[in-house]
Amino acid sequence: MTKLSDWLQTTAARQNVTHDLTQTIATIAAACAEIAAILRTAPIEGLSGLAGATNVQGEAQKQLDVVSNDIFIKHLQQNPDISILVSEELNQALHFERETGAGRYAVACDPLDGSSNLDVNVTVGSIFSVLEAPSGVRDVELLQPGVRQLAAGYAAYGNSTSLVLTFGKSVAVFTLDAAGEFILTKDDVTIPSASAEYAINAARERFWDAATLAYVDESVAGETGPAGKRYNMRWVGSMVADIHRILMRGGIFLYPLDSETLAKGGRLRLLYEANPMALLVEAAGGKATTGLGRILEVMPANIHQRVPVILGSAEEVERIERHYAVLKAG
Ligand SMILES: O=P(O)(O)OC[C@H]1O[C@](O)(COP(=O)(O)O)[C@@H](O)[C@@H]1O
Ligand SMILES: [Mg+2]
Ligand SMILES: [Mg+2]
Repeated sequence: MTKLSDWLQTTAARQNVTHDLTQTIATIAAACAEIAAILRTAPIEGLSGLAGATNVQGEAQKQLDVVSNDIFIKHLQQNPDISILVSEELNQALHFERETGAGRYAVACDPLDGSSNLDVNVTVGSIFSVLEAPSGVRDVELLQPGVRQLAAGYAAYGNSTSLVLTFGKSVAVFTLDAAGEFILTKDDVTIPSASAEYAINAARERFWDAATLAYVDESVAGETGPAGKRYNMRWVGSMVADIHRILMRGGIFLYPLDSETLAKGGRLRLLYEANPMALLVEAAGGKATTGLGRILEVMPANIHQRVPVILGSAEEVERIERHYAVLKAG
C-alpha cells in the first residue's frame, strides 16, 4: 500500500516537482481529511443549513462552507511555503504574514463545492489549485492563466473520500483510510476518449445557445440521430461528483455560457473550479474548453472570474466544439 506521503516523494523525483510543492499538497490533503471527518457527523453537531451570510458571489453561505473555509485557512497558514489563499468564500485574497519573498505558493480553492447537496447527504467536494506567488506579490499577479498551475486537484466526500491529484502530467487517486491516511488506489488515470454519458442542468434549456441545443438534441436522438449511439444523462449538481464520475469512466460535463449567465461570463469560477478541473482532465487525456477556446489559456481579469465550462472525453468535447465553430462562423 502506498501512502500519499511516500507517493509524493517518489513523484517529486520522477516528475521534477520540488519538495516544497509536495509539502503544499500534503498541507491541502490534511485540510481535506479534516473536512471529511467533520462532514461525517455534521448533522449530529448541528452543522447543517445556512450560516446567515452571503459570499462575494452573492450566494447564501452554508455553515459548512464557512467551517471548510476556516479549516483551509488554519492548515495553510501553518505552512510557511504558502503565502496567499484565494477562496470562493473570501472577497479578497488572504495574504499570510511571511517575510518578504518567503512563501512561494498561492492556493486557490473552493472549500466546499456542491453545497446545495449538503443537507441531502449527496457527494460534495473541495477543489484546489496551486500557483507560483511569493509573499509580497500584488493581487494582480495572481491573475495567471490555468496553464501556469503547478498542481491541482479535489477531494470528493462520497461513500469514501477520494483525493485526486495532478502536477500536470498524470492523475492519481487516493482513498482516505480509517486512520486518516490517504492511500493510493489508482494511478495514471485516463479518460476514455469515447463515451455515451453527458452531464448538464437540463432545466436551463430555454437559456442555451444554438451549439449546446444542437449537441443535446443529437445526444437525445441517440442511435436514431447523427451521433449514432444511445446516450445517458447524469447530473449530480456537485461539480466534483460529476467530474469524478467522468474521470473514472468517461463522459462530458457542460456548464456553458447561456443567456442568463452571459452578463457574469458563466456560472463556474475560473481560478478554483474550472482551471483545476481542466488541468486534471487534460492530464488524463481529455479536453477542456469554454466552447471557443482552451479553458487553461483564459487570462483571468479578477480572482472570482466566471467562465463557461465544457470538459471530459475528447470525442464528445470535439463534437460540441464543431457546433461552436458553426455558431461562430454563422
Ligand atoms: O444549481 P445548478 O445549476 O445545478 O449548478 C450546480 C453547480 O453549482 C455548483 O454547486 C457551484 O459550486 P458551489 O457549491 O461551490 O457554489 C457546482 O458544484 C455545480 O456543478
Ligand atoms: Mg463550487
Ligand atoms: Mg463552494
